[in-house]
Amino acid sequence: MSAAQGTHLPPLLVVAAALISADGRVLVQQRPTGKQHAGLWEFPGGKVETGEYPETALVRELAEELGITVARAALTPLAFSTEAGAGRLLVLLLYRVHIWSGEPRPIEAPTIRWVSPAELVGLPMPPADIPLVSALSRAGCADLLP
Ligand SMILES: Nc1nc2c([nH]c(=O)n2[C@@H]2O[C@H](COP(=O)(O)OP(=O)(O)OP(=O)(O)O)[C@@H](O)[C@H]2O)c(=O)[nH]1
Repeated sequence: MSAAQGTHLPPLLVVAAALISADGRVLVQQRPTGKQHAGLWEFPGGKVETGEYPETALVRELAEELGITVARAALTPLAFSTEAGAGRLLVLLLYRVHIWSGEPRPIEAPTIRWVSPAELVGLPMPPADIPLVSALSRAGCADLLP
């Protein structure tokens, strides 16, 4: 790739989870007021800290945001996307999660929802989520269950 095609932006690594319920629905949460993309729906997750494994970061974020415990072995890579903007190249890694302990509750987000793949397609989400939603809808959430 030539320099003209490069973004010249530092990468920002973000991990996110598709929590899939036994009836094939996926959990989304609303971004809080005051944050980038406030009010839009997103997959729970967050930034990977320096020196942190992405999977460790996701386990940490799921405990902080939803109060659930997830084993690293319960995370399966599902899809990723990239988005240049706001002075960085966002690299968003989506893992599927089908086993956790605890009842997910909105600790940092104003609201959480369990939605079907069809409902997910109609939700307002950040641009980087669009390819992730396509990957989930193509597969069908229920087909991603073990
Ligand atoms: N968690 C999450 N972040 C997403 C998604 N899609 C997307 O573009 N992002 C972006 O990825 C970045 C993650 O930021 P965050 O605010 O959730 O992460 P964090 O909790 O570690 O950040 P903070 O504590 O610094 O606010 C934001 O720029 C956010 O807009 C998504 O589906 N889930």
